[in-house]
Amino acid sequence: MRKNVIAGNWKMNKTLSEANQFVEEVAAKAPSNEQVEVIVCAPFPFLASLVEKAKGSSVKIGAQNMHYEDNGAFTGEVSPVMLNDLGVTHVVIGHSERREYFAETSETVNKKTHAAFSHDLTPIVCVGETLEQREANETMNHVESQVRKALEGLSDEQVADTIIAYEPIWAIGTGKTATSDQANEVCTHIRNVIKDVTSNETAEKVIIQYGGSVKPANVDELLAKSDIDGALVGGASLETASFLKLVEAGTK
Ligand SMILES: O=C[C@H](O)COP(=O)(O)O
Repeated sequence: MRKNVIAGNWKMNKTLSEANQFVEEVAAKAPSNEQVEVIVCAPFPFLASLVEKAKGSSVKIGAQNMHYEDNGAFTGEVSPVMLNDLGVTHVVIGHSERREYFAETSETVNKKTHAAFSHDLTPIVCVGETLEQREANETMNHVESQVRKALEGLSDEQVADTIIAYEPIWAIGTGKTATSDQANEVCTHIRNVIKDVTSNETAEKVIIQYGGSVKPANVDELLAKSDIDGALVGGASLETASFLKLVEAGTK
């Protein structure tokens, strides 16, 4: 049975002291349960401090983006070497906000996914369709092409260790959640694509999260679905109370 991975993505929110307080509390209260993995993806300036705060607990710290080069003249960027050196374990790659506002493409997502594995970071690769694409019945083709490109050139072992987050763009921060059936339908398609790229055995190991207005009120229904193995959470990850409820749901 696959575990549930509950990852908070704070986006551009919180101050350092708020961030520290949050992780201290979650580290103290999050259950040490093999069925759930807890990750907090925080802004770059907080990462070093949060890794310290999370030490000795089951909470892992992730970044929200990175460059694919190890170092060089890329003003303002952060490299996988730097993240790994800090003790960061996960990195969100290709979030729709990065694709929309910061020119992230499927090519750079693929380069970053390779770079993550080169530096012992687990990539959380985000895919998902716009409302226009859903209404034009293009969801499956669009998501399939994003998944295929993201995984290009990875070994089967690396694919098995990749986390995919299916996030329909129309459900992000809008309060509109995909129904659990809609979400699972796409997650099942993603797993079938991975089967085609690798093997049944590998695809069965891949964690596929759903993201988009996940909250305590809808998380149980989503996690109960056959191909949904956790959640990538924005808004509801900003308060410890709601985040801990999501984590608790992941233990079942
Ligand atoms: O990365 C998280 C997603 O963008 C979902 O955000 P949300 O839970 O605020 O809808």
